[in-house]
Amino acid sequence: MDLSELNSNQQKAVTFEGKHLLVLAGAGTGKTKTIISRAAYLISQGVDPGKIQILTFTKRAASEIINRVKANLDNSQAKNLNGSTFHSWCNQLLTKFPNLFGTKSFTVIDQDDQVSIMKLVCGNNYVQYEDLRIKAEGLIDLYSFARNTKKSLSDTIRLKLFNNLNDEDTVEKIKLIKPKIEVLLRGYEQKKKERKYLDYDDMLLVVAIRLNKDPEARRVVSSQYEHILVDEMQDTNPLQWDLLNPFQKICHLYCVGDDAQSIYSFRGADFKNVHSFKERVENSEVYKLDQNYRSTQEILDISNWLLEQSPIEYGKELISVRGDGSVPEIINVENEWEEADFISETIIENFTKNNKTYKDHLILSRSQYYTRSLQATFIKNKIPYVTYGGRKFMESAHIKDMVSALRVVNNKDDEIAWMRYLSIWEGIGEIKAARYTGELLFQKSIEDCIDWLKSIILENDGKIIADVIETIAKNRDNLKEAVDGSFHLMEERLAFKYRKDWENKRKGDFPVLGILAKNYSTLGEFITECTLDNATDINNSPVLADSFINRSEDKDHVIISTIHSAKGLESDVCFVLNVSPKAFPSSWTLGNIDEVEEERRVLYVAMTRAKNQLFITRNIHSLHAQSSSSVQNNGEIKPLQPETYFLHGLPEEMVEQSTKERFEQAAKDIEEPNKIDLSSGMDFS
Ligand SMILES: Nc1ncnc2c1ncn2[C@@H]1O[C@H](COP(=O)(O)OP(=O)(O)OP(=O)(O)O)[C@@H](O)[C@H]1O
Repeated sequence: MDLSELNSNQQKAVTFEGKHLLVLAGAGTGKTKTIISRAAYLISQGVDPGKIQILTFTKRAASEIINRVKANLDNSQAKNLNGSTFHSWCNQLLTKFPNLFGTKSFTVIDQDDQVSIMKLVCGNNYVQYEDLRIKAEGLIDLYSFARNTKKSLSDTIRLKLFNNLNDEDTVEKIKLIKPKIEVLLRGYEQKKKERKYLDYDDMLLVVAIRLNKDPEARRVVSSQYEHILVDEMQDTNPLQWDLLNPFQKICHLYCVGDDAQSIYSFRGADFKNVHSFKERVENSEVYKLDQNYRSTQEILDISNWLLEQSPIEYGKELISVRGDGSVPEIINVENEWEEADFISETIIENFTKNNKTYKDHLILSRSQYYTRSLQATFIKNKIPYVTYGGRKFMESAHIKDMVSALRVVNNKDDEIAWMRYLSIWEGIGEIKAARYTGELLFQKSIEDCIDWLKSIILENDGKIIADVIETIAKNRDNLKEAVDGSFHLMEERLAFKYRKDWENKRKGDFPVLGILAKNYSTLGEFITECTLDNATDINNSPVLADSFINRSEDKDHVIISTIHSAKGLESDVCFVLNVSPKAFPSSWTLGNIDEVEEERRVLYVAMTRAKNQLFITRNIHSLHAQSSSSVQNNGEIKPLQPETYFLHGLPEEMVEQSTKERFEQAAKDIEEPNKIDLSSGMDFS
């Protein structure tokens, strides 16, 4: 394998001979390149690719790394290389060793399902205390946060609901509220047990607990892996650490990360974890990389400046290997439409006159919701685009309807899937669905369920309801047929249910589901994999329900991404949207230093995606409103200080500023109406 295109520090990291390594380095310094080269290097040294496991935070990142390793090697040398998310990896282990982990015939459920179960437990109740109201979503959130961070319920409540206050009054309140929450969380656990559900966190916990406590389990699994390569190590939370921990005894851990890019603390990640790598992992070393290959120096200057303003010492100063380029631009706009016009015009100009492709443009926003005017403007201007980070294909309602039918065949005790499936049909409301579900749960097998459905639901769609389930049950070994066949039966009903956007949007998703299904041999595997992460289809292009060109043949498209989904991406031209006071950092985070600093890292991730041109847009009105007040996390109202805005104090020479005036202002009418003469213009002679 050719190592000549790596610099000497990268080479040292790639050819590392010791036991465990953490590569801790800044943005664009080649961490991804290093992990790719490491995998290729190990294979070229004779390591079986099947014994290398790469772990990433998204499926997209995993498949990109795998493809790039393959491109580094000859022929099919890297054929069996594994790359997956933590959840998908645990799922593979659970599927491969169902007895070892005790998870035979369990069904994996997603966040929506978790909330549905919690709703079943709560009934119409929610936890209320003074003006605090916690509904099913909030309860699941607390439950998951506590498990991911390994914090006690009291500490979780304090952190999530009381801004981490520890005064007497708060302690009293927590004492009162905790038992109410505990009862419901225990009810949720009981339901999971009865119905054989595994939520996302269970998958990790089951594997982590077994491997940590059981040497026999470690022995069984150790035959599977020699090297575990972890990307974005700074985003691992205590639960993921627990999962990785037993592997230091079994194989080599090789991790890459950047503490300044840690943006997942809301999921329990703690960037300081990477600092304790050496203490936690015996026989480990930490290497650094310091040269940035992605961006020109001007882009790094503003990114470095942003980090320097932080009270946290990152000790990072990115230096560009590529040298100087153009200065980043701040574009002051009146509103989102003006912002969208500016971006569209710039892209069209680059595409038509400057020899750039659409792919050379990356648009980064805090939320996908904020980009709606932009998306509308792109559609109007026929600019092809895809979105990363919105609602995913498998999370859309019509797909979940069909998957509910697949789920009941996979696990006939799947209560929420029965509820969803039955409610699709005419004449079956929530109450009837609950009654039927109760009966179905008593049946011994799915065949008994089918017979029961045929005998009981005679009215309306009765026969079809059973036929769909029967079709799937008969085609357990041919999943494409199961999907296509059941779609054929359900189409009329679904077309009616989703009549508003059936033809132009939803209908076309079902053939895609069929093609996806073809890749799996068992129903359980298919359902779980799709439930876990489904941002890409088989061609690795995004299949997002809200992307207007999601099945476009044209692969040259602009990417509109949330910043959280933009990890690892890079682009010639980057637009970072709405870096305005109150938006960056969001006024909700003010007063909480940890949250403000996480927001700073989010902006840092966004800025460091740009290779040659960085545009930062901001709203003029919010600049003028700088002195207005803001409502904080704890409900307090405080005047907004200019220095709470991340770009406050930015040295003038670091950016070029322009206020867009080239956009036509909407013509304004005069105040007093004129009189008109309707008898003019006609000559009656
Ligand atoms: N030695 C090198 N020579 C030339 N280009 C390099 C080298 N190392 C990295 N690069 C290029 O620099 C860019 C950034 O590399 P990479 O994505 O691996 O960095 P990273 O540290 O993972 O970045 P981030 O954490 O910001 O996502 C890529 O385009 C990569 O191809």
